Amino acid sequence: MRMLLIHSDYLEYEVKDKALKNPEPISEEQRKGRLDEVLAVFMSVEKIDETNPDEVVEKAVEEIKSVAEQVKAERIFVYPFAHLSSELAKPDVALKVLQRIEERLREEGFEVKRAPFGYYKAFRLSCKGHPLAELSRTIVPSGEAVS
Ligand SMILES: Nc1ncnc2c1ncn2[C@@H]1O[C@H](CO)[C@@H](NC(=O)[C@@H](N)CO)[C@H]1O
Repeated sequence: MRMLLIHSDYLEYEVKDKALKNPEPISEEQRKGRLDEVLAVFMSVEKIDETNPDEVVEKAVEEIKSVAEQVKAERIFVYPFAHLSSELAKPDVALKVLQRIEERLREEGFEVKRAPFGYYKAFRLSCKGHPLAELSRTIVPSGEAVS
């Protein structure tokens, strides 16, 4: 899994078109979303993650939690983003991993939103620009080499 973490004044998105034949079903309310004072986490779930999705979920939650604590962010935006890797996991696996990460972060006490999966989306982001505001992380299941 590849993550790009941006500590932001806000992140807002608007769903445009379908990017998959069968995108995640969403309500009218989910077509737009915004969080202020947020750690935005753009995530590409990778093929290698399919060998142990549960472990990748836990490692991702730990990494996100660690960064959120360092930048003192209480809100997290989980943003499916298929552009951080050329070795993407299948959509059904990727969606389950991202849904589980969202659930686990809520269990950890964060306010969490997740952008809809399988769509083209317009988005606006205001990066805070401090030294820890732009970070990337690569997570792989144990025993796998990072490519
Ligand atoms: N392995 C994967 N990891 C993360 N997201 C993934 C994925 N496979 C599919 N998606 C989702 O489907 C849209 C089309 O690839 C993706 N859409 C996007 O990435 C938007 N930024 C528009 O390009 C995403 O919602």
